[in-house]
Amino acid sequence: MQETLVVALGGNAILRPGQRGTAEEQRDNLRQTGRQLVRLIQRGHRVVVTHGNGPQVGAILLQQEAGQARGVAAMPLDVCGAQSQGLLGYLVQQTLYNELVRANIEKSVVTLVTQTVVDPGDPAFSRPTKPIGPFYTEDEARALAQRTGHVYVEDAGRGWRRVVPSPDPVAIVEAQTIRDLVEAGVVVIAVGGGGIPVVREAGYSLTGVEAVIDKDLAASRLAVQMQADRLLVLTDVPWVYLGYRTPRQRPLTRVTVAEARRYMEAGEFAPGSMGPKVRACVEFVERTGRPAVITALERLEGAVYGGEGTTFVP
Ligand SMILES: Nc1ncnc2c1ncn2[C@@H]1O[C@H](COP(=O)(O)OP(=O)(O)O)[C@@H](O)[C@H]1O
Ligand SMILES: NC(=O)OP(=O)(O)O
Repeated sequence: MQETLVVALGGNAILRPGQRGTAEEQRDNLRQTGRQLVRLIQRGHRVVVTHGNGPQVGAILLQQEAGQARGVAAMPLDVCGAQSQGLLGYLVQQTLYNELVRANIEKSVVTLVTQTVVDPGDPAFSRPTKPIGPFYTEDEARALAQRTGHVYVEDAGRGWRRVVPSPDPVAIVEAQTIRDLVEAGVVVIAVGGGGIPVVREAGYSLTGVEAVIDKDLAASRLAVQMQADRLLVLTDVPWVYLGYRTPRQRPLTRVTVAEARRYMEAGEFAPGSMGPKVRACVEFVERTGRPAVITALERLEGAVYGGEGTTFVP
């Protein structure tokens, strides 16, 4: 069956641990996933690609600070988010374009600047949790926090990072346009970095707010609004595990949303990493009755055709 797939690319698809983040590194990393996506497109699937932006939007913010020293106006975080959509959208778009050409497939690929509505009353605005940008030592982070007033936290044993508010995505503004494009046969890259966070003002106009939305939760929102056939969340582990990194570790292959909710409540999935991915899948399945999968990047085709990864079912 030919399906409409929302594919959420995890950080490793774009940037690997220890890399500086040059354009070439990011292009090279994307190529592997690009080839798999093109094989799915070749078999008639309609594909929307979403992606994260944590490292990149943090880097763009740092570049603002460097410019300020020369009197260049610094852009706020929502505008930096838009810049990251352009930067990463361009790299994904060009990679897919080139892989489509190699495969002799004539198809348009577009990146859509996407806005995500959030609730201005979301408690996340007074409690920053989303790590962005590079890693620092504890001493560096403390000095930076004192100088800038920004908040830094220890990130999963990997070092210290700046954190910013991460409100829940309420609605993807351009969801219908994305759906129309996909139905017209266009490969769409959208909701990059979870979408640019915006609030609705009186009269329904939109205003950007300073935050970074979780990309997996936003991909799930989009998949619900588009009524996609499947949500595929790609990361660096082949399955979601119970008892992760303990002697009782075991992979979950197929899980109902009721079971997944029980495991979430029991704290099986770390809040800053696997937690939002599982929540994204559970919310998609509950709202659509369709399956969602979490697996490793290189298993994308296996997930679509061979039941690989952790599949969430009603
Ligand atoms: N229960 C779990 N099962 C599998 N992985 C887990 C679990 N809890 C935490 N993780 C971690 O979640 C990571 C994936 O999340 P994250 O690093 O945020 O991914 P990405 O950058 O691809 O979005 C895995 O590398 C793993 O270390
Ligand atoms: N916006 C977002 O969730 O980005 P990362 O996955 O790169 O942190």
